Amino acid sequence: MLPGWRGSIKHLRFPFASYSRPSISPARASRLLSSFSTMVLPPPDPPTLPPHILHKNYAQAHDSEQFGNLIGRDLDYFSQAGFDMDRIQIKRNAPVALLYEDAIRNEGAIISSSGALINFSGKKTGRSPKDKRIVFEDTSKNDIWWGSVNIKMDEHTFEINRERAIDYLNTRDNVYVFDGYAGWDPKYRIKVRVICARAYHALFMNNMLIRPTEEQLAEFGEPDFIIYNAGQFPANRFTKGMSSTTSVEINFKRMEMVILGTEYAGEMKKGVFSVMHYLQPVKFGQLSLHSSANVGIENNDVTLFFGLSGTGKTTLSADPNRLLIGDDEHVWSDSGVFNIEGGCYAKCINLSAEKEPEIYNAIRFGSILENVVYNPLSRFPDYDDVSITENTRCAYPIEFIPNAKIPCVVDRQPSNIIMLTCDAFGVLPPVSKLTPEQASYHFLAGYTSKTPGTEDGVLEPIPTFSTCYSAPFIVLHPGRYAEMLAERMSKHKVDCWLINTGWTGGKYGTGKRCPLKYTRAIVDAVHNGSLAKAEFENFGTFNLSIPTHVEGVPKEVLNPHTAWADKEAFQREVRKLAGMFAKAFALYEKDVEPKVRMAGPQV
Ligand SMILES: Nc1ncnc2c1ncn2[C@@H]1O[C@H](COP(=O)(O)OP(=O)(O)O)[C@@H](O)[C@H]1O
Ligand SMILES: C=C(OP(=O)(O)O)C(=O)O
Ligand SMILES: [Mn+2]
Repeated sequence: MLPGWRGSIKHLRFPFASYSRPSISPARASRLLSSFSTMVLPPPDPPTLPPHILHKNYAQAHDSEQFGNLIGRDLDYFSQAGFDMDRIQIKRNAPVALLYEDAIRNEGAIISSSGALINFSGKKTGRSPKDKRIVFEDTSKNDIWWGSVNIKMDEHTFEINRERAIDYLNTRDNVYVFDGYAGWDPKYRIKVRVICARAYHALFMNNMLIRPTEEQLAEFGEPDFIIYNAGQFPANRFTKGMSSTTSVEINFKRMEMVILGTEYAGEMKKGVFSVMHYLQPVKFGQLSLHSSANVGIENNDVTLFFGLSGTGKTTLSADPNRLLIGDDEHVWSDSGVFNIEGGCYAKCINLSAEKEPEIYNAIRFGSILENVVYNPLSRFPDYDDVSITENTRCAYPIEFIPNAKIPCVVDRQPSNIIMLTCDAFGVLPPVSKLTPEQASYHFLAGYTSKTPGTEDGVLEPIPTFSTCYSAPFIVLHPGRYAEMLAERMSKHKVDCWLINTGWTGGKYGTGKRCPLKYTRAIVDAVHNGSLAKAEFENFGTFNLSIPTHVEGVPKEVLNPHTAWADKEAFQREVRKLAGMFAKAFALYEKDVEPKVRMAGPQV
């Protein structure tokens, strides 16, 4: 017999005398007893126990049924959903500290010097767009744009994968549930439930969804959308319709998402975006956008920044002069703008306190650092080390940004739209003003570059036409989003700017990425109104209006024609890019008015 063990379970009850337990099954009782034994051994004398053991909530904290009041109807819900409630422990909306402990104990996570949790996502360190599918079913099939992006999956295959995910989750000792909201405007929000096997994933969604209050959690009820994340377990390649061991799929009839074979956490947040990209226009008549948003502290003017991954939505929307509404996913509604998410997901590559102080300082207790290399002695993250991936990330609750606008919703219509593009050719000017027709044209074309790392297999900037600046997440025909956008822009007289955060003055030769300080100066000029009043000159083939002067930006940078030393090479690149636009836009030509078609570059 072990020392201190007095052979009677009466002693086990001692520290929790004031806590009355609900009746439990024999299987659960024996599990509880075995976990308690580590706690009470050896308990020679109660007063010498560490204080937290004496705390009456200790028993509660170790009884997973108590997290977020997961009782009664919730237990039935999970049993009916196929979860083996006699075997697994469900930790619902567990405290951040507990998720840290579990991630450290079970997943090899560590705490960074500033208190963030450093986690690793395994083999996949970016999204897997080729393995993302949408279920072909009656309720949504006529709305979905079955273009090159949305791959069909049949309902039966979805069931097989869903069952596989639940079977896997049933083999885990801990299953984490996070219940939260997507959408800050109560009129248009949905309830999302994440069910996953890693504490890291639960903490990620704790940060990225809107965290419910205790009261909201108590009356949460049935979710509107569920994510089953069994990413540690592969899909079966021999299942019909499967092409690899990775599978990310959304079923709009069941309102469920299943993830197998990838532990990249970004799949979950972008899954929620895909759902909102469908629901908002189709069910609520509102416009969902892959954009960041902020609002002026003095003027209350709202700006939306559109852009594909890596173009600067997160970086540029964190601005000391403005309140941050959100960094990635928004809805432009009839009554204003609201963020879909409760947190931000910033890139950490080459992050510095000098260049991006708001983001740098948001990396602290509660934040998740993903795939970031750290110094084993000091636990300092090394943001310049890309040996795991270039797509190193940090996910933090939006309130970690000092200037966050909480709740993340404004009852004002936008004043400015900034379309961010990362031009790898160095042809597009750092800023130009778009006419309404050019805005529609560029929104549909969605020209930019894919930055390394965000998608599996992208190793250097690749020019791409990502329609609506959100091709990987698009659900409906692009024309539907574009039409709503044009309507809203004209109704509210919104100014539109095209900002190239990519290469200026040519990728080859003298060209380099537009320094962040210049882009910030341009954004400041949009916000202080000086850019709207500037003098403009015409930029040839693309027919864009370039300002001749922007405070804080060298004149020669503003016009690519001057920026390029080799004028012939410049003309060649201009023609090449214009040709690429024409080819890409052919897909939408028949859906737009001639004046929009004519608003593109003339080859
Ligand atoms: N001129 C620039 N404008 C914006 N970001 C820049 C610029 N130059 C370099 N960067 C870097 O590019 C990345 C932009 O990424 P991010 O803001 O996360 O994009 P998104 O949110 O659109 O995916 C950041 O790492 C930022 O430091
Ligand atoms: C998380 C992503 O978003 P972004 O890079 O736009 O921040 C992504 O595209 O995977
Ligand atoms: Mn971002």
